[in-house]
Amino acid sequence: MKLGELIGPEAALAEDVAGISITGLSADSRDIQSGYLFAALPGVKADGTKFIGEAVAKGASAVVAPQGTEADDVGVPVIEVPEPRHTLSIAAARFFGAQPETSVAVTGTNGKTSVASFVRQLWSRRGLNAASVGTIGVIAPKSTTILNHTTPDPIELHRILAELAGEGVTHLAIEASSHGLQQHRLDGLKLKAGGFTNITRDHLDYHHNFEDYLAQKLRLFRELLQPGDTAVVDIGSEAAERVAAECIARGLNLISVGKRGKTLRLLEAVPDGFSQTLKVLYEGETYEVRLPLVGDFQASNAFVAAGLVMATGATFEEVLPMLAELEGAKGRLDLAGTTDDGAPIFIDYAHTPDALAKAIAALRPYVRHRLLVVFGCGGDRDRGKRPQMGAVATKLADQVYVTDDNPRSEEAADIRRAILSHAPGAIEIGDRTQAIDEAIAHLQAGDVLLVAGKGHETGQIVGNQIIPYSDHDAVAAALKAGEGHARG
Ligand SMILES: CC(=O)N[C@H]1[C@@H](OP(=O)(O)OP(=O)(O)OC[C@H]2O[C@@H](n3ccc(=O)[nH]c3=O)[C@H](O)[C@@H]2O)O[C@H](CO)[C@@H](O)[C@@H]1O[C@H](C)C(=O)N[C@@H](C)C(=O)N[C@H](CCC(=O)O)C(=O)O
Repeated sequence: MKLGELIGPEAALAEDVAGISITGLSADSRDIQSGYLFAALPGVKADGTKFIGEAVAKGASAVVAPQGTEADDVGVPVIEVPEPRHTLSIAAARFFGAQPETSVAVTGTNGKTSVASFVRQLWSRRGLNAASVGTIGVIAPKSTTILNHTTPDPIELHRILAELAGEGVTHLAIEASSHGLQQHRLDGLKLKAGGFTNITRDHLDYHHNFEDYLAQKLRLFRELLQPGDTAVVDIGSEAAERVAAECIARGLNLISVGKRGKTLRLLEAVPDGFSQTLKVLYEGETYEVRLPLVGDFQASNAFVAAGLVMATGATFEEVLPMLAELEGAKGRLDLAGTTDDGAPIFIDYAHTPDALAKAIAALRPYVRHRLLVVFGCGGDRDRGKRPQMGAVATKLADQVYVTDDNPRSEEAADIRRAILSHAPGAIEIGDRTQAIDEAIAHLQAGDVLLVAGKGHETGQIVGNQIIPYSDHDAVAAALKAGEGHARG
């Protein structure tokens, strides 16, 4: 493909430069091959402009770099652009060409994975060829692929989208993480609608403060969606109201959902076994549906998903009965097994104070005796949430086990200490498998156990290594040892 076709309309290129043939794209000098376009990105750890020489030596035919880059005469054009990550995303979209015709993105601190999964399920039930992309990977009718990121880097994303389109996928639901939005990973994706679940404390290690974090989430509605597209907003907080107001001001169609939603209002959610009956107000009429999932927040997620499916052509009457068929996403308040005494064990990805509080609250109605929680916090991530999660867990649960999550480069004991500083009465067991064993061994009839933090993950990151590990396997092994029954 010619350089002019990839970035020409945005960057003013001389004719000879526009005519350069590009055989591939990369933002990593180590991956450059002959004929590639190298995107020199200023990053968190390194400055990509420092690798321009190396990229050219490896065969790059052209370089995209931030304005003001002082590149020596490297022998290939260095094209300066205001935002190289944006340019790279647009170039990746053009290079790989095809993408599903109808795409929607969902952002928010919690619930993205469930909403993307629900949207895919609802579309599939409508007979559409649908896929989802996010934390639990790429889930498509013909394949499932694990990803490193929630929102993949643009080159990987567009390779995936072209493959999906080639497999006949017409509908795509993607998770838009705040990192992904801030780093312009989705700038080349053609979106029809965007969903907003909620926003609470997270990633304050990366985003400077809450306003910055919210502003990155808002990029979806401020920049990626265009007037006439639809925003589906769960009106659950003052921040969500601001999102909704901005969407209207920008000329987006608004579907507001949730307890304070105007389009789909959740009047009541009555727990019913491991399901709940939802009462919904829509255009002045009250409807009921039995959602086979636990927790108020799953009702909110289901409504955001319903709104996104309505934004892409379904009627409310079509979508409503389909909510009764939804399956939970892996590791999202997932019933992993029960002990011989009937005490259920749930696995959830909750790794923020708010998500932990919501997961515990969702399980409370099922507790006749005690609620036990096993959790830890990740290393190299927002440290401020550690004591908060300790406080939330000990306030809301009856017995807390503080264990390791993904310590990454940090000392695991230091992370546990920070949690324990605000977790009076919590039991410390660093080894996660052992913590789960202990908690399960102490379960009695009427108890409920929540294992929080890792959800679907299949590895524990310690230092630079990923050690094979899964909460599902740990629970299954502990139940087997105690002769309980693992499910699913
Ligand atoms: C903190 C962060 O988000 N970093 C992302 C960022 O990397 P970076 O630009 O900071 O990388 P860097 O190491 O500083 O290097 C700068 C540039 O120099 C290049 N380089 C570097 C070395 C070299 O020898 N040659 C070379 O060309 C690098 O390829 C890069 O382009 O841009 C990269 C390209 O887009 C991302 O892959 C990378 O994600 C890292 C791996 C990551 O872990 N990100 C996480 C935090 C993330 O994005 N998480 C969210 C979900 C969060 C959640 O909701 O839980 C996600 O969407 O997954």
